[in-house]
Amino acid sequence: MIREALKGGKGEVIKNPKVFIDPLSVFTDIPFREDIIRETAIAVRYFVKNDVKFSNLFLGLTGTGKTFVVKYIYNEIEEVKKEDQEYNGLKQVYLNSREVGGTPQAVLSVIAEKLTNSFVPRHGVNLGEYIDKIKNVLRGRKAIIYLDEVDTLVKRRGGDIVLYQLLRADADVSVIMISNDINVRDYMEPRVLSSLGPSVIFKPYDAVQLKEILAKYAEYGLIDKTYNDEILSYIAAISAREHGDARKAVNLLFRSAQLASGIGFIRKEHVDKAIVEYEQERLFEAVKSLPFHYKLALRAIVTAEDVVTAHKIYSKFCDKLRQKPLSYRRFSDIVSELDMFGIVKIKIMNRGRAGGIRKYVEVHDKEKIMKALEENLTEEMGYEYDEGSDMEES
Ligand SMILES: Nc1ncnc2c1ncn2[C@@H]1O[C@H](COP(=O)(O)OP(=O)(O)OP(=O)(O)O)[C@@H](O)[C@H]1O
Repeated sequence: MIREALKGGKGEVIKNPKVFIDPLSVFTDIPFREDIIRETAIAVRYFVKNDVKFSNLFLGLTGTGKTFVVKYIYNEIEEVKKEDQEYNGLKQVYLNSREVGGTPQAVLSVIAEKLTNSFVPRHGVNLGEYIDKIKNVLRGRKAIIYLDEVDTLVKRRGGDIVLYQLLRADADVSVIMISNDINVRDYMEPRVLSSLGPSVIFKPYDAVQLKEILAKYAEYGLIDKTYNDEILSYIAAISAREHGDARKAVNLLFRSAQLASGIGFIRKEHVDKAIVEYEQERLFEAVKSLPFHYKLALRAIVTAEDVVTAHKIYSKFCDKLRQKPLSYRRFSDIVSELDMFGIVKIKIMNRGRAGGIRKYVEVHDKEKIMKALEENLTEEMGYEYDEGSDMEES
């Protein structure tokens, strides 16, 4: 059994897993994003050869190819550097604002660090000094800075001003910013907006486009005749339903192929199982990333039917954990947010004149949510949670 798996013989479906894990190592072009890539390439050329700085804001929902396109452009520029002298001195810095901490301090220090190739302290340096460091290292050189998930920076106090300083700095810097919050401009001051270049919109892929994208992954990554057109259409249709998320589509195809491994053909039931697994993981991730009181609120909601009762249970949890409970009003807001995230479902019911209006909460995946919560809350509260483990009785 294990030998078959080790050798990858009969019934194998996946030809090259790298296609799914590191698609940029395989893709030589990016379907449906050709126009954006061409226009950006022209802006880069004007910048490098004609000293025309640019700044762009790439906007689009999750999985629409923004980071993919940016990394593709980055890699292509590195290749052109080897062929075209004028690109020689060009520096490129890519960073994800959220991953580095999201604060103006963190973002600027990482940019300075990457440009200077030397350690730059994260604290105790004022923002202006970072800008100076960046200007100094770029004397006579040009740089393109890619700021992914820039919305996390912009929403921090002073975050948009940092952008302004960067864009206005007396240095040859061009910037490409990426955001999946399409309203990110609303968080910027007018002077910042006016120094910002145009927004480039990444439209969600439709089912036909997703199918074509999937066909590429299948062609590069799967063994011939282990899949058919219907399977690709099925995955594309499911992924287009939410908002044309290519990440989801590619992930579902890869999972389905793994489930079909040894069987030799991807069937609809593999895809259905892949969807369940995918949704479970997403739910788990969503619960995991909730702030502490949201988790406590969710834990209470799972055992209650309406928001008033849930708040009482939540307050008891807080007492046991020696935490100050949030007011009913704030709690109710949290429930609404959880509804927005798709974790719970609020139902307003009018119970006649005497009963008034009541806010009920439905939780579909109670067991899965409980499992995710238990792992998380135990981690966050350690001993205290054990002490309060009679939460069930409340
Ligand atoms: N046009 C495309 N062709 C091939 N694969 C694509 C395409 N667009 C997206 N993908 C796939 O989808 C994945 C997710 O895309 P990407 O990381 O660019 O999303 P994003 O728009 O940056 O979203 P997020 O804001 O959530 O990071 C990519 O890693 C790639 O596998």
